[in-house]
Amino acid sequence: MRQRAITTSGVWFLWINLVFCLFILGRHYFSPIQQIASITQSYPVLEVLMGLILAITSSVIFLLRMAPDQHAEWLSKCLHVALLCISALWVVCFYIFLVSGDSRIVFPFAALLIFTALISLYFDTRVLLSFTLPIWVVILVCNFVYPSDLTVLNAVLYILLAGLFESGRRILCGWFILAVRSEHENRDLIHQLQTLANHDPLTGIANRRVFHLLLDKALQRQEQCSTPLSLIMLDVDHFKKYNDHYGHQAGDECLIKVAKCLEEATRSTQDVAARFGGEEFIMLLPDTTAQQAIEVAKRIQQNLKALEIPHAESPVSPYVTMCLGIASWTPDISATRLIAQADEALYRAKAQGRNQWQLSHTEE
Ligand SMILES: Nc1nc2c(ncn2[C@@H]2O[C@H](COP(=O)(O)OP(=O)(O)OP(=O)(O)O)[C@@H](O)[C@H]2O)c(=O)[nH]1
Repeated sequence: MRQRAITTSGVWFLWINLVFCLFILGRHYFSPIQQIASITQSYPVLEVLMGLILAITSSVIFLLRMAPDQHAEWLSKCLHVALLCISALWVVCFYIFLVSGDSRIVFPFAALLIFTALISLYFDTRVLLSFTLPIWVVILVCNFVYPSDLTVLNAVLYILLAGLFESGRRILCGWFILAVRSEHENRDLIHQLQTLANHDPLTGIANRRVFHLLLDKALQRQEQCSTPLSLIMLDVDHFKKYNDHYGHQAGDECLIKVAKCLEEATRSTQDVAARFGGEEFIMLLPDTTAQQAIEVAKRIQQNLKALEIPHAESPVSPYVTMCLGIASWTPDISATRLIAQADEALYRAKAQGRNQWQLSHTEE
């Protein structure tokens, strides 16, 4: 967040430095000669200093505009180094003004620079202080080393400005922290809502709503490139008896294990295992032929068998088993029809003794 903020408002601050630089250069040409006569001797040095600031600011602005990722870490580091250099150059510039007795420009100018730095860099105390501290120090020291009629007044003004700067920094920092905190909270909230909207709260796998969305999307893709696609509908055998025998809590744990087993049987990130409702599950297998779907179904049966979840009341096995119905997409078939075909195969698996898979009749 800080990184993003610095590369965004840093550009504005670089433009400010650039404009100030042009002002210093222009001042020499547009001010009455006597007003700046005292610094005429040092003018070539000032020209070099302003030239350097112009070169640094314009190159960093160019870099920030051209970078593919404007919030990259290296860019914010580069900006930080550039600001340090610019600060050092301003320090020398102000020193020249002060020793030349041209202090009238230094205080308002330094104050402007310090307060614009506060506006653009307040969220990063390290960068803000590394830019402003050298400027604070040089004007403070010069005010006493090269006293003028206004030394005391300047000192009071200096303390007043420092107080304003620090209180302003604290207020702005407070707002920044508040904004960052609420952005994090909002992000967490969106993540929680997405999880609730897309996942089954018990098993953690996709819910029926997401399954339908993903199936519709997959079928839209099928219209363009007719790759195979299969569905497997699954139902835990005699789950009511399991619940009645072991209790609802154990039933929930059993469903969680079954869901995990389905997820482990998927092969690619495209495959989706979802809870369809109650003890019914469904799997979407894009790029999968009926034959490959049979392999997945066999793998699920093996994985479930390996889990050995006891089911004392099941007439088909001492362990929890499942019925599986497989259907494969054929051109012009709707999502509802495809699900109905998988469901029909599932009911045939139940009718033929459970603990088995069956292929939809259209595949045979
Ligand atoms: N523990 C638990 N049980 C559930 C949940 N959702 C549905 N059930 C139970 O699942 C059982 C489903 O019963 P049936 O539809 O008769 O299915 P079945 O007993 O498996 O019979 P067949 O499907 O014919 O093998 C019911 O007892 C439901 O209460 C759940 O989230 N947790």
